[in-house]
Amino acid sequence: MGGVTSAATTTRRVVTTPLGRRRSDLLTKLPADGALAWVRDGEGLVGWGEVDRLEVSGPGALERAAEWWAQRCAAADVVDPVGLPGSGPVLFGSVAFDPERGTSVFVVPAVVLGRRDGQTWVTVTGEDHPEITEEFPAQAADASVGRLTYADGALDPVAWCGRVTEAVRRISAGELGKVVLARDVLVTADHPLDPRRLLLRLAARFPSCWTFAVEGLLGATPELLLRRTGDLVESRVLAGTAARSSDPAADTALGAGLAGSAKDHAEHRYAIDSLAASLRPFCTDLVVPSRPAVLTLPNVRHLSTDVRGHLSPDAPGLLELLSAVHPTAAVGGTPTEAAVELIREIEGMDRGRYAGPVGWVDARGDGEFGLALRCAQLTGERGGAEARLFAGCGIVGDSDPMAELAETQAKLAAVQAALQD
Ligand SMILES: C=C(O[C@H]1C=CC=C(C(=O)O)[C@@H]1O)C(=O)O
Repeated sequence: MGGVTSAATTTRRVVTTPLGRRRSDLLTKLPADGALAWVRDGEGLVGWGEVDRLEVSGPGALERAAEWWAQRCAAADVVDPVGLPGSGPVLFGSVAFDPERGTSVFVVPAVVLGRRDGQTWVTVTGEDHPEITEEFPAQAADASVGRLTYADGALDPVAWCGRVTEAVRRISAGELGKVVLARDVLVTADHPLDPRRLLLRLAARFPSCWTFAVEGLLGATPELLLRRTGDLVESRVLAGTAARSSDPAADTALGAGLAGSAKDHAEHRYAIDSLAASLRPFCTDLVVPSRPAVLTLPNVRHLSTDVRGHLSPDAPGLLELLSAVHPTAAVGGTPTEAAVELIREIEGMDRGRYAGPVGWVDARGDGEFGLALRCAQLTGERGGAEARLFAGCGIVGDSDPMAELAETQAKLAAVQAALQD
């Protein structure tokens, strides 16, 4: 059994107040410390302050988190005239990729600012209610990080390519069909990295992605693992990637190449099949389009499939559903157990919460969790000036190590551009 750290359950007042149709940027309201965020195209949730925290690891981590959250919700004295997904009590979470190795973190913020369908609200938990009839002032984000210095993470690029070769060998030997291998790089800045600056830049450049922050893990992910709204469940599965080019003709050719690539479609199929197989038992219907679309982002394109279904009346809550579907073959591989074992054996690093579910759940059980991709983990080292960046790629039987390395570089570029002055 892994450790659980949390405060005792006490009855808390949770008051949501409508703020009308304000359009100011939610991310600008965050303080630098303890920033929590899940924002897409100007809507979503930001939170700060910490009323409760759960740290949990080992088998059954998400089930224990669900039980813990249910106890907190049952003990809450809630006033919520807004009644939308994300109003009332909210829990932010960032789940370890591998619960056998990592610790998942859940935080109940003291203040949550939310916006959905143009309506804005604030939810305050606890007794210290700030003046909530006023607009929250925008917080200043630090201007400059100065020079950035990059260093290899666990493996240098040559060693990482060697691991890809080893994975291809194992796949060719019939041990598994696909595995996702990731690498990390370390970045040190001259000045402390202000999370708000990174979040604002990511959100501006990637409006169609979900910009997230939980416990120093910050990013903009294009991949939605599960969204639950009542009995509706949705997922955006991504796998299969091509770089972009600044030359329009070359860029169009790269996009067409992805759409026609048998290797990328095979990678994508594994991811779709794993999500559908693990989600279907909980659904009365699940619609999986037969062909992926191409999702175009500023730095890469992906094969992308939007899956949609309805949950059975006896389906478990969102956190338990996450436990059932994670890791899909977008971040693990196929078969799941063999892939996770191979990742433990050859990847050479601890993923921490990279590639794990990240997002929020409310007291009704509605919520959204993406996969923590295209992200930086602020390490707290060197006075807050250091971070670890991550990127991974699906490896199949005909993967080329150098092409996979280039793919990690294209993915890393998202956060690297946002870090730069
Ligand atoms: C594992 C990552 O991406 C996943 C999501 C989209 C495309 C992927 C791919 O083409 O390999 C990966 O499965 C990452 O960005 O670190």
